Amino acid sequence: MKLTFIGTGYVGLVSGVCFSEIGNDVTCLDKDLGKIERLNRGEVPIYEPGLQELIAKNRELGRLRFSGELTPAVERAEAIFLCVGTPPLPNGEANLAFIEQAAQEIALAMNGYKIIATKSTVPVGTNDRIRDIVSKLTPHPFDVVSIPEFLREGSAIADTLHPDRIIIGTDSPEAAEKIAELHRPLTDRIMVTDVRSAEMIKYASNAFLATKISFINEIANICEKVGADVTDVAKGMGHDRRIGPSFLQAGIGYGGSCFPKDTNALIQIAGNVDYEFKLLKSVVEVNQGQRFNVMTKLRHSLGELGGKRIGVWGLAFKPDTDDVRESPALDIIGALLAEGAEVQAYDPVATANFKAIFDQADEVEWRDDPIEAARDCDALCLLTDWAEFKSLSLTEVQAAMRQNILIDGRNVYTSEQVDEADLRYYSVGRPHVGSLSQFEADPIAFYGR
Ligand SMILES: NC(=O)C1=CN([C@@H]2O[C@H](COP(=O)(O)OP(=O)(O)OC[C@H]3O[C@@H](n4cnc5c(N)ncnc54)[C@H](O)[C@@H]3O)[C@@H](O)[C@H]2O)C=CC1
Ligand SMILES: O=C(O)[C@H]1O[C@H](OP(=O)(O)OP(=O)(O)OC[C@H]2O[C@@H](n3ccc(=O)[nH]c3=O)[C@H](O)[C@@H]2O)[C@H](O)[C@@H](O)[C@@H]1O
Repeated sequence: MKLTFIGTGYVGLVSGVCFSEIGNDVTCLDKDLGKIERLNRGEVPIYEPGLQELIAKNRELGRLRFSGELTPAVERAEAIFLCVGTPPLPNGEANLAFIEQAAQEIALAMNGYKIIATKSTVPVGTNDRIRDIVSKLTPHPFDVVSIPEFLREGSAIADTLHPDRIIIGTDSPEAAEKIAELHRPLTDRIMVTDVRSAEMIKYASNAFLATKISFINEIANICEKVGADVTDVAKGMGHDRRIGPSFLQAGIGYGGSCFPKDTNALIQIAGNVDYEFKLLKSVVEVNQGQRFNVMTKLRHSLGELGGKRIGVWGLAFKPDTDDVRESPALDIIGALLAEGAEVQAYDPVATANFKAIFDQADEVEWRDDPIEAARDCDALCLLTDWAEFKSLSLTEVQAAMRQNILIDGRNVYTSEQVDEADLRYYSVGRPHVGSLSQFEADPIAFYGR
C-alpha cells in the first residue's frame, strides 16, 4: 500500500520504517526541514536500537523516503497517518494545534479518496473534529480511522513488528478492512471498534499501566517499613495470570513523553464531562512523590546535603532511549542543587538532550564515564536502569567514591553484588538487600516505626 506518515517523531518514524520493512511504499513527512535533511543524510534524529539499519535498508530498496513536501506526499498516498505531537497544555489537556493544522494541510492537498488515520494520542472526539475540518476544506471523499499507537521507546521496532494488538476505530467497514489488511502481516489480533472507543482504549491502557506502577511503588514503600522485599512480592503477585508480572517494577516512578501527559489528559477528559477520576489523580500524585524518596534516603544517610558531592547515573526516563522528557532525573537533580549539593552526572546517550531542557545545566558537572561520575562522591544515585550500570563492578565504583552510599532508584543490584563491595545500599522496597542495608543498619531511625 502507498502510505504517508505525517511527523517523524518516534511514532511516525518507527511506524513508517516498519511498514516499509513489510513491503509498503512509505513517505515520512515532517515540516521540520532540518530533521528531513538529517534523515536524508542517513542520520537518525532519535536513539532507537536497530532503527538506523532498517532505514538504510529500506531506503536502498526504494520503498522508504523522507520529505518536507506535503502535497506530493498526500497525493501519492492511499492512507495518511497523523503522527504529530499532542503535548500537554498548562492545564493538562492535550494541545491539538498540530493535529488540526495537519488535518487542514492534508485536506487542501487531497486529490481523491484517502484514509486519514490518527496514530497520535488524542482525546475522545478528536477524530470527529478531524472529519469536520477535512470535510469543510475538500470536495474529495475520505474516511477517518483512529489507530492508536502502543509502541514503547527503546523497543519500538519489535513492538511495531510484533504488536500485542491492533485497534482500529472507524465507522467505515471498507476503511477498517483496508487498514486491517495492512496490519495482518504483523498480527491477527486486530480489533475493530467505533472511533471514540478506540480513542479511549489508548488513554485507558496508558492510565492502567501507570496505575500498576504507582500501585507497586506504594507497596514498595510499605515493604520498606515492614521488612518485606517488593521484587518477591511483585513476582508472587505476577504468577496470578489475572495480575500478570509486567509493569510491577518498583522504582522512582514513571516518566517519559506519554504516561505523565496521558494520565493528566485523561483526568481532564473526565473533568470535562463532570467526572472526577479520583483513582488516576492519586496515581499521578504517588508518582510525583516517589522520585523524591531518593532525596529522603540521601538526607537519612548523609544529613545536610549542602556541600556534599552526589553522583548521578542515568538521565533518560528509561534505558535504551535518549528521551529525557518528564524524566525523574530533572526533578531529582533540581532538588539536589536546591539543597546546595554538588552534582556530577553521567548517561550513556541522553546527556545532550538533558542539557538542552534542564535550566540549571551550567550548575552540573557532566561526566563521560560512569566511574568518573562516581569519583569523590559522598553518594551515588542510580536513576535509569541502563544495562551498562548493571554489569559494572561495584568494588571498582566504591574505590572511586569518597563515602560508600549507593541509592539505587531502579533495584538494579543483587545482594551479592552489593556485598562484594562494602556499600551502604538503599534500593526501593528491598530493605534487606545488602548486609549494610538501611533496614539492618537503622530501621527505626529511617522508617520511624
Ligand atoms: N513517543 C512515543 O513513544 C509514543 C507517542 N505516542 C503519541 O504519538 C504522538 C507523536 O509522538 P512523538 O512521535 O513522540 O512526537 P514528537 O513530538 O517527537 O514528533 C512529532 C513530529 O511531528 C512534526 N509535525 C508537527 N506538525 C506537523 C505538520 N503539520 N506536518 C508535518 N510534520 C509535523 C514535528 O515537527 C515533529 O517532528 C503523540 O500524540 C504521542 O502521545 C503514542 C505512542 C508512543
Ligand atoms: O503512549 C506511549 O507513548 C507509550 O507509553 C509507554 O511507553 P514508554 O513511555 O516508551 O515506556 P515504558 O516502558 O512504558 O516506561 C514508562 C515509564 O515507566 C517506568 N516503569 C515501567 C515499568 C515498570 O514496571 N516500572 C516503571 O517504573 C519506566 O522506567 C519509564 O519511566 C507505554 O508502555 C506504551 O505502550 C505507549 O505506547
